[in-house]
Amino acid sequence: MNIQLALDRLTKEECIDVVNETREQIDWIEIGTGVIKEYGMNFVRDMKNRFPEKTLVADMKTCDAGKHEAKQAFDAGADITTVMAFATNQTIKDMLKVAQEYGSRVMVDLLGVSDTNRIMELQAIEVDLVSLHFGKDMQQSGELEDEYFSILKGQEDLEVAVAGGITVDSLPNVVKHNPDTVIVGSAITKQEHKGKVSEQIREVIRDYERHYSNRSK
Ligand SMILES: O=C(CO)[C@H](O)[C@H](O)COP(=O)(O)O
Repeated sequence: MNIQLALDRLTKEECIDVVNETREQIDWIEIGTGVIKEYGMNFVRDMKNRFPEKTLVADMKTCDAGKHEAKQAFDAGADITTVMAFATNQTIKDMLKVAQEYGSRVMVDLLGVSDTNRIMELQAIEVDLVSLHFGKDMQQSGELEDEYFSILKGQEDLEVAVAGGITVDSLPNVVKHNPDTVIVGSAITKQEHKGKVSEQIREVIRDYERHYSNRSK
């Protein structure tokens, strides 16, 4: 199971520092939407140059003009770019085509999706990577519950990332759903001892994997 570190609401310097502090534990680095809006694609490029061994996710949250935005992300060195699930199929298909040309990937953000038909439509256009996302603003009045995972039940072919206010304490409830990637932001980036928290997160995952290594979704 991968750990994706989400870099949101941070300065450039803070982003670099937190990755340096957690580098041994994390697998994927997400440049958050707000950070991209603040610093642009040059910062995505800079982070890929600094941390070339990590899978770099540009959280573009594209909703239109897919071809152009996918090219922007991949030209800047992103290995994965994101698109909202409510975008048109044409937008997503255009992005998947660009990704194929670059040897890169597209992650479809399922924020707000509650209809399994949309999951089937996404699979029909050959989406293979999605993120179950309990949004920052939704976190003001709730948390990622078990039922949130039901939309993906039985979807063995989809690679799944999960995000939304995940902490060391809530992680056992998340990993039991056996996602491929756990996305953690504030629970690491807003802590004083970031390296230590990332170690605790890795340990919870290791513990789960030791006990349930062959479990399917
Ligand atoms: O995409 C995001 C916000 O739109 C974040 O990356 C995601 O929610 C993870 O961050 P946190 O753990 O702080 O919720």
